[in-house]
Amino acid sequence: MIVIVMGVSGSGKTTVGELLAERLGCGFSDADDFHPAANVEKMRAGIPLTDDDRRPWLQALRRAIDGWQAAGESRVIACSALKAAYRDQLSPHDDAIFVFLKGSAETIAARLKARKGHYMNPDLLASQLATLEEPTDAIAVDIASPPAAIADKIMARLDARGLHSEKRRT
Ligand SMILES: Nc1ncnc2c1ncn2[C@@H]1O[C@H](COP(=O)(O)OP(=O)(O)OP(=O)(O)O)[C@@H](O)[C@H]1O
Ligand SMILES: O=C(O)[C@H](O)[C@@H](O)[C@H](O)[C@H](O)CO
Repeated sequence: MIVIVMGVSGSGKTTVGELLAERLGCGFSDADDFHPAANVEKMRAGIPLTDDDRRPWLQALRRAIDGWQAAGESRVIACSALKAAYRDQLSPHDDAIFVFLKGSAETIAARLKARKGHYMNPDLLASQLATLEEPTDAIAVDIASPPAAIADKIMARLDARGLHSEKRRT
């Protein structure tokens, strides 16, 4: 099972994704680590990425997904996946489950402002929100609650879809 935790920068993808992977008993990967250096420098400088910037990044991620699937491994991935076309690139055969972390601009801006040691320039939030095309078929969860409560909610929604982890089955 491939689960992609998506949403704008600061919505909590890494925080919630790591907890979710723990609960599912599988590995976790952060799409942030797949960006070419030029993309990271752009974001650090507060310049929004373009479709062309994101293409090789999404391709690299998809290759990684192919690898996990070939190895029969489940994985939780944190990836903004802001546009429907990006989600199609990541999951061309609808073989990934998307979890959408949804919250107000105010909540996210405050969290980004408080976050330390990350390359992402908080000024990019407006462009992230403008680029976001909200998914209609994802597991959408509100980010107002603490991370553990959000992870619990996602687990319940996965269960409701009949998707149980190996860990919980044994
Ligand atoms: N549910 C939550 N409640 C309170 N704080 C949170 C919650 N989720 C995340 N945070 C905090 O908000 C900040 C942003 O979270 P995180 O880095 O996980 O977001 P992200 O979506 O992965 O961001 P990016 O896409 O920029 O990497 C972090 O400092 C994190 O500790
Ligand atoms: O599509 C994008 O604009 C990027 O992926 C960003 O969202 C960052 O990677 C990340 O969210 C910031 O750390």
